[in-house]
Formats: sequence, structure tokens, C-alpha cells
Amino acid sequence: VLEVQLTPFNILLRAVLSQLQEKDQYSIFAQPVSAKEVPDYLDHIKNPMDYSTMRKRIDCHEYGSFDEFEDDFNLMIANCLSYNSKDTFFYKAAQRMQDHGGVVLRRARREVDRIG
Ligand SMILES: CCOC(=O)c1ccc2c(c1)NC(=O)[C@@H](C)N2
Repeated sequence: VLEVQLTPFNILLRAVLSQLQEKDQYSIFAQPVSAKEVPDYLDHIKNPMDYSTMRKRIDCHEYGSFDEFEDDFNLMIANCLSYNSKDTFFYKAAQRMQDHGGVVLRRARREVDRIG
């Protein structure tokens, strides 16, 4: 059985991830971009990132700090803004995710600083 240690930091990161995913109403950030659906994606994007990968990293205690968690969020957004042209649904969704996610992350960072 996957014994996932529940530290306060891990519990917080999981809660933040769920808040971020609530903003992803079409779940376009939920899973890795499919190489089948988008065959040239990995030619352009060298470090793919998505919410399922971030969840795995939380469960494996791979985030040593809130900055590292935020870096993966920013990577996920940057990949989308880089691969998709400005006039696409995906590009616009990434801009909205950046705005809405920023609010969530700023509030969460204050929590992290408070629990120390
Ligand atoms: C069923 C087809 O799905 C996609 O083409 C597709 C599905 C999800 C995507 C994506 C493409 N591109 C992206 O940049 C990230 C954000 N999400």
C-alpha cells in the first residue's frame, strides 16, 4: 500500500494543487500532452509539465520548498505559451491559468511562511 507520509507541508501542497486544478475547467493541464495527439510536441518542449506529474512529485516528497512547486507551475504555463500561438484556445487558457493560479500561489506562500 502506498504509504504517503502526510506532513503539514505536503498537505498544504496537495490543497494548493487542488485549488489550481479547479481553475483548469477543461482539464487541459491535468495530464501530460499526448505525443499521439500532438506528435511534434516533444520536439519543441524539452521539459513537459502537468498537474498529474506535480501530484506525483508531492507524493514522492520531491518538493523541498514552495519555490520548487511554483517553478513546476510556471514551467507548465511557459510550455503552453511557447508551443501554442497567441490566437489559440490553449494560449488564452494558459494566460488565464497564470492569472488565477497566481492568486492561489500568493495566498499559499503566506501560509507556508506562517507555518514555517
Ligand atoms: C485531444 C487533443 O488534445 C490536444 O491536442 C491537447 C490536449 C491538452 C493540451 C494540449 C493539446 N496542448 C497544450 O499545450 C496543453 C496545455 N494541453
